[in-house]
Amino acid sequence: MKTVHTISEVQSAVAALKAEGKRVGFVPTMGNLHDGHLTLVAKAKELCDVVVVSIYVNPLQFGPNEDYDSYPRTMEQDSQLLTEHGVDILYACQTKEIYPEGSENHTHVSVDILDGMHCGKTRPAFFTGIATVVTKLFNIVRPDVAVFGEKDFQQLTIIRKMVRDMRMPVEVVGAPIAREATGLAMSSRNGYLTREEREVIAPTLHQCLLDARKAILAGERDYDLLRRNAFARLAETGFKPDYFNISNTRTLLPAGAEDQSLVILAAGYLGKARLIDNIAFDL
Ligand SMILES: Nc1ncnc2c1ncn2[C@@H]1O[C@H](COP(=O)(O)OP(=O)(O)OP(=O)(O)O)[C@@H](O)[C@H]1O
Ligand SMILES: CC(C)(CO)[C@@H](O)C(=O)[O-]
Ligand code: BAL
Repeated sequence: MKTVHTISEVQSAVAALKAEGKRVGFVPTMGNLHDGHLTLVAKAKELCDVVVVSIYVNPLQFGPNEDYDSYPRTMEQDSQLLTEHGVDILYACQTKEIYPEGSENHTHVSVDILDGMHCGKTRPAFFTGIATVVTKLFNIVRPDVAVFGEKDFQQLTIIRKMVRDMRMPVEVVGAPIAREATGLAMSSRNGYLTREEREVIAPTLHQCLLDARKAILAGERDYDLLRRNAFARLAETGFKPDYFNISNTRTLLPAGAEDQSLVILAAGYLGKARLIDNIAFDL
């Protein structure tokens, strides 16, 4: 695996591969890699000839009281994992090149219509930070295909719309959520949890999604009742619930009885972590 740190290095490495007729897959990450990330790498390898992974803890998507400083940075371990999994290029981005005049002075990209709900309500600058850095990474790497996880369902929906609206020349592919044996969605932030939080309490988030889906498939249409029940159960288990929303899969707006394609999106605080999860299904 070739590791590069600068825009010009990654651009010339990708250009050389494209000149050989290779189809380039791209997996943007914030590092501290786990099996969830590796399923995205496997998907990119399946669809493309070569795979580029970026690692960058993007300051623009963190709020002032969030975990930007403490976010786990494990470059050496990540680099070894990516080598073992057959990645061709690791692009370790540098803030001085991504935001040369400071992140606040950079042009911002936002997908307003999908932004002010779910995670965007609690983290107001979050999706603008993501859309901005993903646009920039696409322009730098110029992949044929980019793979994102369905765990960040709202992020994936926003990126798909941005690419469609702006006619960005990249195919966006989603990869299913990788879970621990308990059902907990894998996440770098699971590392903030104590053993008891991780093994006993955290899986309740996924359990609440499964139970709400079961009730809906059995005919329940009082979505507000399901939301209140999940909030109560999460709070009782030790979470501070953030949201539990039953939405239309495409618009992410609250689902009505007529909606056939649903996604239940949930987030909650547990100990030092904020965890998210979702489940999408058709009626
Ligand atoms: N469990 C998972 N299953 C599938 N994809 C995942 C999973 N976890 C993360 N991803 C995807 O990996 C990509 C990079 O995500 P990121 O580096 O932020 O990891 P993360 O574990 O989600 O971190 P965090 O805990 O900060 O949310 C994103 O497209 C994200 O959706
Ligand atoms: C897409 C992304 C790499 C942009 O910083 C990040 O939001 C993530 O890791 O999901
Ligand atoms: N996986 C989404 C990135 C974040 O929470 O900042």
